[in-house]
This record gives sequence, C-alpha cells and structure tokens, in this order.
Amino acid sequence: MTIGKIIDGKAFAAGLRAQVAEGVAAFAAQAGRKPGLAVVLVGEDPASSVYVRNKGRMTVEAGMESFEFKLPATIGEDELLDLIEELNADERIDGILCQLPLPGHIDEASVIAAVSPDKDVDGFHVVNAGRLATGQEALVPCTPLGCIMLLKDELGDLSGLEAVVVGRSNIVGKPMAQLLLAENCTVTLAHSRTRDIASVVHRADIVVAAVGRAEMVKGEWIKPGATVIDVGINRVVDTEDGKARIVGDVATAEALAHVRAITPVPGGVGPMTIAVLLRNTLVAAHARAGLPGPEGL
Ligand SMILES: Nc1nc(=O)c2c([nH]1)NC[C@@H]1CN(c3ccc(C(=O)N[C@@H](CCC(=O)O)C(=O)O)cc3)C=[N+]21
Ligand SMILES: [Mg+2]
Repeated sequence: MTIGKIIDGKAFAAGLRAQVAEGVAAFAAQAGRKPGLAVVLVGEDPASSVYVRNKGRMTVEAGMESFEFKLPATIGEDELLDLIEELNADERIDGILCQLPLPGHIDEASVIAAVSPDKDVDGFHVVNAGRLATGQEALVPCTPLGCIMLLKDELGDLSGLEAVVVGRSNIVGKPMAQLLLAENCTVTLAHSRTRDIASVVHRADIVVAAVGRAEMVKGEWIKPGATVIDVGINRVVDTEDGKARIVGDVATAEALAHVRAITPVPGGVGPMTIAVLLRNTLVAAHARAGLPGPEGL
C-alpha cells in the first residue's frame, strides 16, 4: 500500500507571510503608514496566551504594527465593547481580533457584532458572513481560507470535486462550505447528527475535518486518493507515556494509507490561520486606504 503525502502547512505559511511582508512594505510606501492589527485577549487561558504572543511576534515580523490588549477575565461586557469602539475609531488600526472563547458572562455574538466589518479580520461579523454567502467581496475567516489555499496548492482547480466538511461551526465549518462552493465543489456539510457519517465521508475527494473531537475521522472512512484537511487541535494525554500531545480530528496514522495528501497536526492548518490573519489585515488596510489590491494575495 502506498503512503500519502504530508502537506507542509508550516512551510506554506512561512512563504505566505514572506509574501505578506512584501505587500506590507509596498503598502507603507504608498500609504505612508504601516498596517496595524489589534489583538484582544480576555483572561489568562495558557493556550490562548501562546497564540496571542505568536500572532504579535509574526505581525511585527511582517512589518505591521501590533497592538495587544490583555484584559482580566472579570472585565464587564460594557467595558470590552467600549474598548472595541475605541479600536474601531483608531485610524492606526486596520484589523481587530478578539480572541475566542470569551468568559461565560460575555456574549460573544455582541462582541463580534461590535467590530467594524471593515476591520473584522476574523471574518466573523454577520456582514462578512453574508457577503461571503452571496459572493460579494468579504473579509473571510482565516482558517477556512488557509485550508482553501492548501487545497488549491495540492489539487489545482477544485471544480466538480466532492467535498465533505465535518463540523458546522460559524468559525470553520459553515464558511469552509461556502468557500468550497465558490470553488465549484459539490459540498456536503456533515455534523454530529449526520447518519452513517463514515459512508458520507467516503464519497469525498476532499475531506475537511473540523469537529473538535480527537481522531474522530477514521482511516477506513477515507476514499482512496482523497485529500484530507485536518483542522482539529485537541490536547490529549498519551496513554503510553503519559505526556500531553496535540492531535487533530483525523486518525492520521490510519488515514495515511488511504489519502493522496493530508495536513498534519501540528504543522498543518494552524500556522496557516496566523498567516491568513496577516494577509487579511493587509487586505483590510488596502480597502481602508482606498487602494486596490494587494496584488497576488
Ligand atoms: N477570534 C479568534 N480568532 C482565531 O483565529 C482564533 C481564536 N479567536 N481563538 C483560538 C483559535 C485557535 N487559533 C489558532 C491559531 C494558530 C494555531 C497554530 O499556529 N498552531 C500550531 C501550533 C500548535 C501548538 O503547538 O499549540 C500548529 O498547529 O502547528 C493554532 C490555533 C486561532 N484561533
Ligand atoms: Mg460566552
């Protein structure tokens, strides 16, 4: 049996960030200022703190300005909404990302709605979701757009391919389905209530797993030669050595015998998410400055 290819998302993301950095330099030359990204973190979740630190470092490495706001978990929703209003009004800031999940006393939908759609680099605002769904220019959620970039790099034209997305979140599953549809795929959106999910997944030329359940998608579910994108990031304790590890939503070792290509976890979709966030910030900066482009991104 042949073994599939492991897609190097980390390397692809590094290339994309280098391309963004070139675009940032060109923007700064034209606009006379750097693009700016504001990241808001509420509370002290250790994993979120690591991501926020990485985002800040990569933002600066791409030549942009990074603004970080760390707020206590006890902050009131009103205070958080006030901060977002300030960031909306701040001309130096092109992108606003409020790290999710938020503490239970804060309504996430209200926070997402408060971000100006023009600065919504997560693409979570209903205006951007609606624009994406109706084929209009939009800021597109970072993780799904990163997945599309990896798929087009691997497969070229996606027209006519059968795509099955497992998971129906607003952040990944639904926008992923919209993007695949826009690439002329035949799209199925499967989820926890889907009957006989194994045979539904077995139809797919493209499988995107975004359910948040460790190794849920089994190797035998995969049609021979399919391409698999694993969005999951699940922290598990290894039963053999007792160490903490990160695994995806796909049983990768099993799947490798079936796939044409598959993204690993870590080193697959995760790094793409941050690279696309920087790309979206540059796109937002261009739009806000009334400039076309950026070219090739
Ligand atoms: N408003 C908002 N926007 C987000 O985009 C957002 C968010 N909230 N909340 C949390 C999730 C998670 N997320 C990740 C980004 C990068 C990696 C990443 O770079 N992962 C690496 C390292 C993984 C590791 O070692 O922990 C990898 O997969 O190789 C992972 C996860 C963005 N998120
Ligand atoms: Mg909440």
